[in-house]
Amino acid sequence: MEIGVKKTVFTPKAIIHQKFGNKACYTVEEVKEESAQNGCPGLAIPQKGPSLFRCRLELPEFTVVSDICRKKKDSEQSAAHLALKRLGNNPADENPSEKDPCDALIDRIKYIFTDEFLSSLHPLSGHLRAALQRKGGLYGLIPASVIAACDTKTSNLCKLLNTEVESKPFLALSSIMRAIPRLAGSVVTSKGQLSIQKQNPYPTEIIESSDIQQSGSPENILVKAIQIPASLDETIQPLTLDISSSGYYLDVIAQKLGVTDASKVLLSRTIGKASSETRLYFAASESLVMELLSDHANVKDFHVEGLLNARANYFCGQEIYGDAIMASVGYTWRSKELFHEDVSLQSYYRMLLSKIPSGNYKLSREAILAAELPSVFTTKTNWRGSFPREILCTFCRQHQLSEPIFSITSIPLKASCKLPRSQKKLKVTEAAELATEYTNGGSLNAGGESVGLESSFRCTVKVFSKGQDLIIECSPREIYKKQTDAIQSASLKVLSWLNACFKDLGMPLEKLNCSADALNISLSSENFLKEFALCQSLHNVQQSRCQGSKLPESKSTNMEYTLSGQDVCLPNIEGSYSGVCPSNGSLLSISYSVSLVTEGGHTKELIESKDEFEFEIGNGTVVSTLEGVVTQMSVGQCAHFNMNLPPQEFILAAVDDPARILSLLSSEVCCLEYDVTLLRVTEPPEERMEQALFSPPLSKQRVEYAVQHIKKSSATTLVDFGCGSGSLLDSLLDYPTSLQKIVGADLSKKSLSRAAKILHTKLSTKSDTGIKSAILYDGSITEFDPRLCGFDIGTCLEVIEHMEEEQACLFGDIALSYFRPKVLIVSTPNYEYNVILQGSSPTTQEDDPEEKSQSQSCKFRNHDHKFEWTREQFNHWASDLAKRHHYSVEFSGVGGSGDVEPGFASQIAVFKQESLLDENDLPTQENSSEHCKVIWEWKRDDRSVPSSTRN
Ligand SMILES: C[S@@+](CC[C@H](N)C(=O)[O-])C[C@H]1O[C@@H](n2cnc3c(N)ncnc32)[C@H](O)[C@@H]1O
Ligand SMILES: [Mg+2]
Repeated sequence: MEIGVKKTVFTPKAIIHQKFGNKACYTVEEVKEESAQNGCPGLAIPQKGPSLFRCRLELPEFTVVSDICRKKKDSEQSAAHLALKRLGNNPADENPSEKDPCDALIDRIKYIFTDEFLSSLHPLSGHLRAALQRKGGLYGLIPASVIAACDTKTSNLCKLLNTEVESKPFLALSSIMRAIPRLAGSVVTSKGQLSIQKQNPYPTEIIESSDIQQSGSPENILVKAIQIPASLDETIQPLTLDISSSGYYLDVIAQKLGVTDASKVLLSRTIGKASSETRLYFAASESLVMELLSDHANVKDFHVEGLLNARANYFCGQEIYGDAIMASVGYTWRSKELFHEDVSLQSYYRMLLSKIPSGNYKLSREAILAAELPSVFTTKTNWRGSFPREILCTFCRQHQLSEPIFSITSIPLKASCKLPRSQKKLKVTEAAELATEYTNGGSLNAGGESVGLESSFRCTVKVFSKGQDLIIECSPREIYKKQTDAIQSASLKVLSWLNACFKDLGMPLEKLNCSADALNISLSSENFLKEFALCQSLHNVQQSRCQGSKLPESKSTNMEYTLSGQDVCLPNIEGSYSGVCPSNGSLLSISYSVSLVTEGGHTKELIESKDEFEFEIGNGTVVSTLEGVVTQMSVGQCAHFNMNLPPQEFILAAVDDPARILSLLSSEVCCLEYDVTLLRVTEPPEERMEQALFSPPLSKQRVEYAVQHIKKSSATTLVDFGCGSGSLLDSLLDYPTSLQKIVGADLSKKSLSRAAKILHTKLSTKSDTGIKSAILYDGSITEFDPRLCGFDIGTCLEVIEHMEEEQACLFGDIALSYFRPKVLIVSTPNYEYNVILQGSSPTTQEDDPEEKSQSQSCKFRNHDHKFEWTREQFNHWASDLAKRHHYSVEFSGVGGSGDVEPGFASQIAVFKQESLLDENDLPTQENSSEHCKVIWEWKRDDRSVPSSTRN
């Protein structure tokens, strides 16, 4: 299965976005539809049918409403498609290949100079109207470079005529100028200039119509832009374009570039976001103008004078010569007015940063000096900022590569061999949703949802150049329970490797290949070096470290130490220890500020701060020094520490006024000062911890434990108290047992629905189980129901801690006095084991009571737990219970060992009926009503019988 397209085909929504940007407003509404049962006959819980959607798209001039679609995004595309039709964008029209491109180009230029086109909302018509404001000999003249750059159809035709136009857009001018003689009667050129003009003037009534007249506010428009000198030794400078509202903005740019008028200004493609108007402008030298005007047969002979502007070239992937101006100004599809936006020095550095994977991630989190591209993808829920796949796609776009291709292989779990050994020792944070051979259908995943029944996934990512040469192929061996995890993890591998390359762009080839190998990446080094040749001169991150990057003397006392390769002072931690500490996999919330301080602390400039910043600890989601410091903190404490300067582009991208900071950096010895407060710690989900630390996972071990007892007792009937999503009942069906009837009871309808679907699928496809009937009840297990009585075996796994303590005791009494299964297996977490799971010291429950409530709630394995018992507490409860109801009890557990401190991870009590009580000795249950509701029932003979017929 391949995801991603090799050839970029724009969707209707993408085209609308290009034309209207955020002026296009989509509203999707759900069209409700109740449906039949979701493939699970007999399920008595109303299931929401497949949702249907309708989308309303509002554009500045009109609104359309889509057809009804099954997916939200399809309804948006449908609306966009309708809007494009309304805009007269005939898709067939977009495909010029049927006609001879030369003829098509002539027709297109002819059309551009029609009266009709002048009043349209096309970006190019803005230029045509502005040209009518030009003075003297320039009146009505429009630069050929603008036609090539602002009209996609013209540009595409020029690319068909000469493929080199892609990288040297100015070559399009040659095709346009050569078409002019065939346009006699329609347009003319101005002698010796790369400009075109309509031959016969527009009729006066058109020129005077309100459509054409500009609103002409008297104020000048001031647009901030930046100058990028061709020489790498010269720094980027801000400049302001002073555009009079009635003038032509390209004349202003021409003047800044030191040429006479707009006809000598060349334009790059737009850069940045899809709807961006940011371009690079540069001047055509005299000789280039001459060459473009001459009737060259072979454009390959072109030679361009001037220095290639590496920085400008890097941003747009097109050849740019001499000094360039980067500005965001122009006419758009959105309005007839001139659009403009400031491009600041900061924008420049942010654009530079966004080209590195980690930079892109930092920007997505708006935390340039705190965030770091994580080293592993744990779970979707713990991930903050842009997802790896998204960053990889952006990276490819930014570097003018093709969209990456993701290939998914689905592996039947049975056949999937054991995981590579390295994964068995995963740290908590790395374990996310790796599939294991044990998760055979229906067990709970980290999010508590049921997982795909019989397969797991592996993903290969390929990165190609625009010319479809393979550059990188990453085929991780890990398998995942969810497709998306496989895709995200593989994407992250590629990003991590690219990131390492950007950190050390001069890496010798051998090292490059070696580091790729380690991440299951095969590399075409030739293609790689070709594509990324330019990066080296622009991100020489190591060398561009600020010169003054040395800790100020006064602070670098003998406390200085090295943490993950960075020199820092020992953090100064303030505030009292609250006992709530982060551990691997927990989510932390901090507030922080970073300032640039000069030696002796004379100057202190705040450069980045956040009131609340959340991240997962243990996998490098923040800069290593910061991660090292917060692991030493407890909630409520503050820390201050200094750090050496990161590469300069990081600092410059973070500050509003890079010019000022640059001068500070070049004149003083500086370092960064961090102030951090730890606001909150959220523990990692229980399942993830269990999955990470135990093999087989604890849940699997509990099932196996139950199976052993079933085998020993030859039980034919089983009731699972608090069955949840049916993970136990489902897993039991994979083992040969004597069971004939299985029952589950729970009070979560959502979980029961999931259980019903899973059991239905399994029971109706598996013929080798001896199960004759299965029932799911909706109701509380702390209330009596005669239908739960008298089973051979009862299980109650990881349920009691989800009730208040007295409810748990009540359940114990009801279970052993009324339900009276021959054997009852109860499991619950061993509180003492949390030290190991959470990798930190436990808080004693007898501590200061005020502290207790806060710290305890955080130290439970799961936020839904109302209590967790030590071995002693559990023993006490179970022994007392057994004694009162004529049961024996034995203690055991799974995960860890009973003989080694702190005991098993899950503690288990197995209650056995000592003797069958005489009918008369059984307590009588007044009001013994059947309070549980059958929500699903299945029988071997008649298959599924809708519950409505039997309730
Ligand atoms: C952590 S889940 C365990 C599910 C299942 N036993 C397992 O091991 O996968 C706890 C379950 O207990 C259920 N539960 C809590 N209190 C209950 C009650 N009073 N009656 C029935 N079910 C209850 C919850 O709805 C939830 O599904
Ligand atoms: Mg639990």
